[in-house]
Amino acid sequence: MSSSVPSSLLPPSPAPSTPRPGGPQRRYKLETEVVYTESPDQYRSSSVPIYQTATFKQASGSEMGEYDYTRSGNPTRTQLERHLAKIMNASRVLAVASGMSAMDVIARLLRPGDEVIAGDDLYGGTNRLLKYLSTNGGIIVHHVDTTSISAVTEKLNDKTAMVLLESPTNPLIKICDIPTITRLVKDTVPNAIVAVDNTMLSPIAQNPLDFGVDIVYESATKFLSGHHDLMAGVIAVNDEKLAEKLFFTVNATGCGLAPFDCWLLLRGVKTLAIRYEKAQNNAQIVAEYLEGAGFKVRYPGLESHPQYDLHWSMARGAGAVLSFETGSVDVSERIVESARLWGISVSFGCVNSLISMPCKMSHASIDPKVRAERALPEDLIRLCVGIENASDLVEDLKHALFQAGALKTDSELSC
Ligand SMILES: Cc1ncc(COP(=O)(O)O)c(C=O)c1O
Ligand SMILES: N[C@@H](CCSC[C@H](N)C(=O)O)C(=O)O
Repeated sequence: MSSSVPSSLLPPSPAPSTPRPGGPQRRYKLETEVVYTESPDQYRSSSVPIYQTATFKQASGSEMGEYDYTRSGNPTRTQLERHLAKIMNASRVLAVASGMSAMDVIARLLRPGDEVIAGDDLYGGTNRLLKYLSTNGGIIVHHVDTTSISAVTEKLNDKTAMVLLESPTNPLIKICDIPTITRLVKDTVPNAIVAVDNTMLSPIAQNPLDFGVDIVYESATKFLSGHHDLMAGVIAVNDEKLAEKLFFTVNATGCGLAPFDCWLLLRGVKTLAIRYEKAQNNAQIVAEYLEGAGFKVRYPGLESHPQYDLHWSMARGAGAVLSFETGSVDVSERIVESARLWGISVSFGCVNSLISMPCKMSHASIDPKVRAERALPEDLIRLCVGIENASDLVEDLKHALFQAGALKTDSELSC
């Protein structure tokens, strides 16, 4: 799998797709692109080989070949990165050890005194890293309601170095206007970086690079891999200078994804479209059931979602994560503990359905006082819908609601 051209200069795998050599260059639909890979393997292997090696021997002592050391580059990682670049509409993707590792690489672009604007609802681990940087790294972080353009505008100034967005947010499923915020930032502080955490939707449903943002990153632990059997993060960009800066950090800190995990992630990505579609259809059914039962449900597939139109102007799907309130922490706890099919677990984007209470689990690292200030309901239940049979999921949930006393009878719908 050697090539005299450095992997970073090679096109994605391939862009646009060219299954017939010499045939017309065309871009296939995403469902096709996720499964179609081309690799320059010497034996034309269908599955990209795992180069389980730390080092690569060189032909001479003075000229280094394309690969020398897996921390700096590995052919399995290269194939994964090129494949992801194709489906994320990026010129370059970097695969790293976890979603937080991706965020860490991005955060190392910041310098003391820089200001960051981030959401007031965001993944607990991201909040924790930003808090660490503001306490120890001299970074000033403003958490604002990113659904409000004026709230973002108010904090923008010439010290703003980064605007960090999630849409939908985890766990309140708030939607922000990524194109408008990006234009606003570029017009006001052209050098500021707009970075979007696209974990909640995956490239199947949303491609923020198409809206002009600088960096898209995802926890590939979630939808991209889909089976909760690996940790990974991906960073996608369209600017080669920015890519080189980010790659410098990946190489310097040694957080590049290991060959076996690259292989496993590449295998997972191939079923992304089909897994995502099934999970999303299930999520819509579950969301409609809960709303019909009288709960306050947050899901962009429901017309009651306050930013329904905005969401559908940016995204091709509603995702498979929803949250709802019960009015009581005790009731929520009983619901979570009464579910059978829904595993009590953090994370999402897995083939299995999961149930959790963010304030006690994924967002427990946010100070309870801060959670209250940001109006994160302590009784919030988050459902991460998998690919099981939808009726089985609804039945199990109905049973749990009934057991917990949230439904008076298993047929009567009141909370
Ligand atoms: C929205 C979001 N971004 C980033 C992360 C971090 O990803 P990882 O767990 O792979 O480090 C998570 C979850 O952990 C998440 O939910
Ligand atoms: N103990 C972990 C919790 C991880 S939460 C994972 C995921 N992003 C989610 O939202 O469920 C930690 O402290 O990071």
